Amino acid sequence: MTGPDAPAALRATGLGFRYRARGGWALRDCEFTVPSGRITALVGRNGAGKSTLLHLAGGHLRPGTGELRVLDAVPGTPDARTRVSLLTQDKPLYPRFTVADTLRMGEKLNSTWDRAAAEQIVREGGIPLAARVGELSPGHSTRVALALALGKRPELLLLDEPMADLDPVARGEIMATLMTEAAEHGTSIVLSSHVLPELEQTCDWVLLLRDGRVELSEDVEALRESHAVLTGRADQDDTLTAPHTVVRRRASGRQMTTLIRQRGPLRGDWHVERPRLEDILSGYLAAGDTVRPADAKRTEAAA
Ligand SMILES: Nc1ncnc2c1ncn2[C@@H]1O[C@H](COP(=O)(O)OP(=O)(O)OP(=O)(O)O)[C@@H](O)[C@H]1O
Repeated sequence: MTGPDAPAALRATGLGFRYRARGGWALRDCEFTVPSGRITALVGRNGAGKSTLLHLAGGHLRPGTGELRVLDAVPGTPDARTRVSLLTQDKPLYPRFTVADTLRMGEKLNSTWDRAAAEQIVREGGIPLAARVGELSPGHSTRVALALALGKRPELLLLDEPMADLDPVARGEIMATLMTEAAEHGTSIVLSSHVLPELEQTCDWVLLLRDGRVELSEDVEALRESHAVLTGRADQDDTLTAPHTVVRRRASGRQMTTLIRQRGPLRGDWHVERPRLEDILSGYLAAGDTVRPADAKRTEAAA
């Protein structure tokens, strides 16, 4: 179901999780809603909590605090398992099965199985149906796992770095398949990735984690419209005060390039550009590495 009355793809309230009772929090105080029918980019630095969130959503882990809902269902319950597919990085497939056996198993286990869709993903990769899964390359195994995940015709598809093993042509094909899937069937997709340029054409929602907390959960177009990349003299940096928020500064000699969330008119003499999604995401991901004008002057003096 899509449209205004559709349940949220993911909804978290006070969500927290730690792997060991006395260990650090992998996720903490997470509050967010990802609407249904979106292709969501789940991004964050290594260890930010992306895989943990996807395992919670897939029902492989249970929240330590708060709650998480997938399509209004409790993850891991029979209702959620029918409607949600999760493709994890370890791709659990049976190595002794052939590709054909694997797809047959998908068909047996899922009442909503779409054989044509699953076979097309395998065929596009040039993978023989008679091949043994244990003898496939990592990229081909990814394709078979994706065929299983998509063949189930889930309402919500959760993908943990699905492109990592794929060659550039295969990545393009899989991205196109995902977009078609979302457009034709209204499937909600949440996709974790470190490859920011690939998200630009595909994703229309962003969920950005930092150290286990949610920093952004927002529509991509709204993000582009509310942010600006400013280039100008570094000595006018003090014009960038509240209500604007400086996300990231980068100094090069006397020049400064700054990503801001703009609220209202700007003071100062800045060249203003609307950022690409990649600029915004890389700005937030690197925000801890900000260079301030004082540092820039020191760098200049040392040069
Ligand atoms: N099985 C585990 N046991 C203990 N700690 C874990 C386990 N898996 C992850 N963690 C810890 O939980 C935190 C979040 O890890 P997670 O794998 O969810 O991050 P991630 O954003 O997916 O990282 P990456 O981009 O490197 O895949 C990290 O501090 C990590 O060390």
